[in-house]
Amino acid sequence: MLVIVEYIRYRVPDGEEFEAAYRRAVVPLGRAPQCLDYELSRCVDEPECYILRITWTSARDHLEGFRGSERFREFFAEIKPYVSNIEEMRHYEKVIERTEPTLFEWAGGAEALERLTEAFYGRVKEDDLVGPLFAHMDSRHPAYVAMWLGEVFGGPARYSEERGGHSHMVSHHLGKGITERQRRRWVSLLMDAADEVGLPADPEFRAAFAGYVEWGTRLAVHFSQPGATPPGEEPVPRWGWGVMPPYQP
Ligand code: HEM
Repeated sequence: MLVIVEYIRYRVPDGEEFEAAYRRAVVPLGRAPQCLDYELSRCVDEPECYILRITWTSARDHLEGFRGSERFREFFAEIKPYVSNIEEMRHYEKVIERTEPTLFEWAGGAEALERLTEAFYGRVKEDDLVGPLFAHMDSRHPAYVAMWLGEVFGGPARYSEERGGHSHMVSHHLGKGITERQRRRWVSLLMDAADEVGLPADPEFRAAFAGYVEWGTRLAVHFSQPGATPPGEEPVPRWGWGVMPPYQP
């Protein structure tokens, strides 16, 4: 998955109505899973000029996912009157940007995550509360979950490319009826395994890691309940450092 930035430049004499239309349009845009970020800026030197920047999970997700969705129809209904004011609308690839290591890199890459999931499922199998859920687990399961975590934490998109992506992952949890106690145990065993294999223990990394694990396990519980409706095809989520960037003296 290659994140892509779309720039749309407008020249609009009546900025007030245009901005009001965009305030409404960004509601469905912001809800679209393909849209990672957006920003509308007005030119200080030439106030008729605006630039809209949208970061998409990929050009394909934008053109095939978003454009075909109900969110796009809602978005477009608001901004349709301004289509003729567009001076440029193109996709750009980032060439240089301020970067920080991904959580994947900070964790130690694919190898570290594989060590983590091996140790983790070793503990899971022995556990009285969550063990039975994994009684028929494929022996490659730890490797698949490591692939998933790698992709979520900013590594290569291997789970999407080799394992069927988001919907495939969710499908494994459907109907499992995971309880809150089981979720808590799962989290606690994962944290124990993180210590066992020596994942970085700095507060910033562990806070980001725990943040994803809390979020992800709660979703797993949600989708495992009877009658839960699986989500449509969505990109694998990407998790970053959040509020606290890595501490680099
Ligand atoms: C952040 C949270 C979670 C992540 C990232 C995760 C990840 C995954 C992935 C990637 C798979 C599919 C593996 C494949 O491609 O074959 C899977 C399957 C599964 N997960 Fe999770 N999971 C999470 C939470 C949970 C929780 C809380 C439970 C239960 C306590 C759970 C129980 C299961 C079970 C039972 C399967 C199917 C195993 C089998 O093949 O029999 N998961 N999980």
